[in-house]
Amino acid sequence: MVANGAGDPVKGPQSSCSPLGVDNINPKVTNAQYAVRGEIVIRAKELEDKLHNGEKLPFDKILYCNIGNPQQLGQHPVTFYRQVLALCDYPELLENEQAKAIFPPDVIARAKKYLAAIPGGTGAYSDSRGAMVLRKDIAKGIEERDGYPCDPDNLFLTDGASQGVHAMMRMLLRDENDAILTPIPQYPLYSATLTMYGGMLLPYYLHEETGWSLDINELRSQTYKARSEGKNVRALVVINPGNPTGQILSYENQVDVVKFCKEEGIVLLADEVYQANIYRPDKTFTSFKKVLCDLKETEVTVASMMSISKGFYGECGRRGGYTELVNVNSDVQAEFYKLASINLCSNLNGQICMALVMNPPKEGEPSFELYSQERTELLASLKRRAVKLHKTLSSLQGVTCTEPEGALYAMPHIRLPQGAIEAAKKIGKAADFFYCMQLLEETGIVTVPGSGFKQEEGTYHFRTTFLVPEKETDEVAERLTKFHNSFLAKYGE
Ligand SMILES: Cc1ncc(COP(=O)(O)O)c(CN[C@@H]2CONC2=O)c1O
Repeated sequence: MVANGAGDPVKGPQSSCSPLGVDNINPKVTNAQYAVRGEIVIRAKELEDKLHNGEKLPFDKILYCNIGNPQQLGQHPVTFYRQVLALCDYPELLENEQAKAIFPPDVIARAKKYLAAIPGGTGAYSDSRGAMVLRKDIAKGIEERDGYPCDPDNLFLTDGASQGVHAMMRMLLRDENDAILTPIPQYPLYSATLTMYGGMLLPYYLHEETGWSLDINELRSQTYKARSEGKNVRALVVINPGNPTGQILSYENQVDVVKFCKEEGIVLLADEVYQANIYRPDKTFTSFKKVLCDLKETEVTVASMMSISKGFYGECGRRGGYTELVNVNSDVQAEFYKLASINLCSNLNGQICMALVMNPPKEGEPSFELYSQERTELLASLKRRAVKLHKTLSSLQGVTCTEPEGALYAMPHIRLPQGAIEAAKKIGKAADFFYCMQLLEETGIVTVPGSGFKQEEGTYHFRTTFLVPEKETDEVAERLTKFHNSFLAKYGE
């Protein structure tokens, strides 16, 4: 029983909290936005239900081009991963003579290695940082990628890279004066978590005219401006390859980024989930971990985030990823460990799949040939689709599109007629949102308006994936072109 100041028992509701209303839940939650699965996707689900109920629409299916979810659009999973996971989830198969005819010997050996080192297998909690046997395999993969040592105890296995970003934001943001340098356009996980954890998004604009390049001077000017306004610039987010913009940073640019972080005492959040999605033959992916080691840099703290959701693996639903902490002292490591412990551990299938991604079959092993063939074909197909989509988008009147160098997206710049801008304003929507909603209603193609990623004032974009199966790309190109031309005709050139 609650008592008031005079000690009298106070009965009845103390605050109108039940039934719960949107006006009395945490405003940091109601203010957070995540356009990748926002209003347009919700409308798409409504239209999909109509189709399922036999209603006639101008299209016969919804094409979800809003999200980098390859297997939703038919991409085949990598056989090696699924075979090892199947044995780990049903160990009885390891004793089954028939199974031995199905699963290659290196798959059986890998499953046995993991199960022998993970007490209780995939059904038990593991160490909150992730099972050591898996962290060791991931560390081995990182060492082979970068050519430098990786301590498994610097690795925290997460339910997707998203969970790693949440953890970093929780650790870094103390109050609303704490600011995080965030690329614009940005992947809205960052703006959403900054809102949720009460920090300030400090924008730095990528330069579209030079291929969405990252300008160090822009970082510096934004940092000094924020500090002059009393803000504490805590960290810099770099997404490389970029989402939604698809650019790949040059090595020199990365060196300048690390030097900037050192000079300004800023933590580097290196989001590298698209590191396997490289389409430009003249460009390669270099991890910020490698750049840091090349520079023999021991002061700049870097948190590198990786995922099993992208690349050629596309195991989005399995929720796997890691955060590697570099140049973080043992006291802070302990705080990260405690934070991970509150969630107990990430799911074991995601952990195992992360280890398989980072430590795949090696040449000469029974599974290598099929694995290598699937990897090569999946990446080649993604590149072909990127080139084709870029060509389609660039052919549209009033549209320019920077060639996607990496990742899974194209981000065309659309010049919208004043009639469309006015029509959007009338319903209180951004003009590119209006365009994307009309595109959905007339073609079933789901995209994300540039306003959902933030963009330079007065410009309009939308983001689409290039994940539609190759046999459907011509039809999508036709639908998109027809819609675009009719939209321009309707709202004025
Ligand atoms: C840059 C970036 N970082 C992190 C994540 C989170 O990945 P996890 O699945 O590992 O949590 C994504 C997901 N990409 C979103 C999801 O699909 N389309 C997108 O733009 C991403 O694009």
